[in-house]
Amino acid sequence: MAPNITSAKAATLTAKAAIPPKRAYVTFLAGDGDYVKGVVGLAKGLRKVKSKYPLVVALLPDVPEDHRKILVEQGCILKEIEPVYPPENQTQFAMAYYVINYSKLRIWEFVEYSKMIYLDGDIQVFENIDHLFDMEDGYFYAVMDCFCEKTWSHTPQYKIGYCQQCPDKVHWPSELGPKPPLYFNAGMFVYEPGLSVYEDLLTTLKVTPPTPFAEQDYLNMFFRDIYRPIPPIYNLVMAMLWRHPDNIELEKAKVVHYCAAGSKPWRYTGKEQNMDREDIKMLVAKWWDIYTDESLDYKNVVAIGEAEADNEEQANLQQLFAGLPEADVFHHIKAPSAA
Ligand SMILES: O=c1ccn([C@@H]2O[C@H](COP(=O)(O)OP(=O)(O)O)[C@@H](O)[C@H]2O)c(=O)[nH]1
Ligand SMILES: OC[C@H]1O[C@H](O[C@@H]2[C@@H](O)[C@H](O)[C@@H](O)[C@H](O)[C@@H]2O)[C@H](O)[C@@H](O)[C@H]1O
Ligand SMILES: [Mn+2]
Repeated sequence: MAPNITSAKAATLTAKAAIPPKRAYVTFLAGDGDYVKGVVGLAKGLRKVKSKYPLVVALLPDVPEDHRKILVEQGCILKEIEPVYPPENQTQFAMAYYVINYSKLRIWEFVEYSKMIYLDGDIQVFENIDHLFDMEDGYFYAVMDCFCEKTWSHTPQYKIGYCQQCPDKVHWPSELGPKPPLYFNAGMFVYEPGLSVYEDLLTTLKVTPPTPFAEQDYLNMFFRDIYRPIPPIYNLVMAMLWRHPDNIELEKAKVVHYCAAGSKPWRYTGKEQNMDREDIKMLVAKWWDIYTDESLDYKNVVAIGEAEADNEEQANLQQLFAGLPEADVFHHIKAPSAA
């Protein structure tokens, strides 16, 4: 016996079925500093790899009007968010500014999207990764981080030289308790927005003491049971180049994360440790190639798209009329006979 679905509900179900689930990339921008250059570079990089999905920018109120205008002109979808602060605590964050990164948690409220890929503003996408949206729902996908940089010197794993990237090099001593669970870098992840998980994130944060890697630590704790590692080609954490070169193939990296100290391309000097490496210079130059490529500006891509559409329409019209008799074709079209 078919269920007794009212016509209104049937219409709704049909309507819902007809609307494909919305997907988008999302990044986070705070302050009036130079990270806006990172976001512009990201928007242009996604255009260069012909991603099918838009870039949403979650903005804190302190992002100035002129930066917002630049982002709109680059085709970004701006979404205002309010800051999220962790509970008061004496913790020392690995970087003092990490405290603002808890505001990233607001992106779980973007429920007009069924699935999103979060990318830090200091990330560039050099090859299309749209296929990641098709991974199985219900999991949190991200690339495993590395514990070998000095920024990790506060942790037991750093102190004993243990890193999940090479777990057999230094074994985790049983006297330190269970081995730490796999830990991801929160500069790139695939997730599904949802109001219940969003409320849970904010509620749980209120009773979770902050730790040095701020929201990255928190997200690792919160999503521990559904975290699925994806290959480092989807988020090349820069330190991997000198810490675990055997674990990566630079030429295959689709996404590069300029997170090592001194590697932000828009303020690169080459003076910090490791920043004089040839591979770093190449990656920074690749970022600038995109950032300075005016053909990737939204206004130019739209203009080219419109011109191509006009050309196509002209070609179609010419093809349509090509089959008709020569000259004055408009005056000799015979009206259909009455018979
Ligand atoms: O002043 C800032 C600092 C950070 N961010 C955003 O927060 C992200 C995380 O910070 P960052 O990438 O510097 O952390 P890292 O990956 O280097 O540890 C950045 O990529 C930006 O998207 C920002 O918009 N303004
Ligand atoms: O707020 C904490 C941040 O923690 C992470 O950055 C770290 C991490 O990658 C370490 O492994 C590196 O050693 C370090 O340089 C780098 O800053 C995320 O990239 C960033 O988005 C954000 O979550
Ligand atoms: Mn980053």
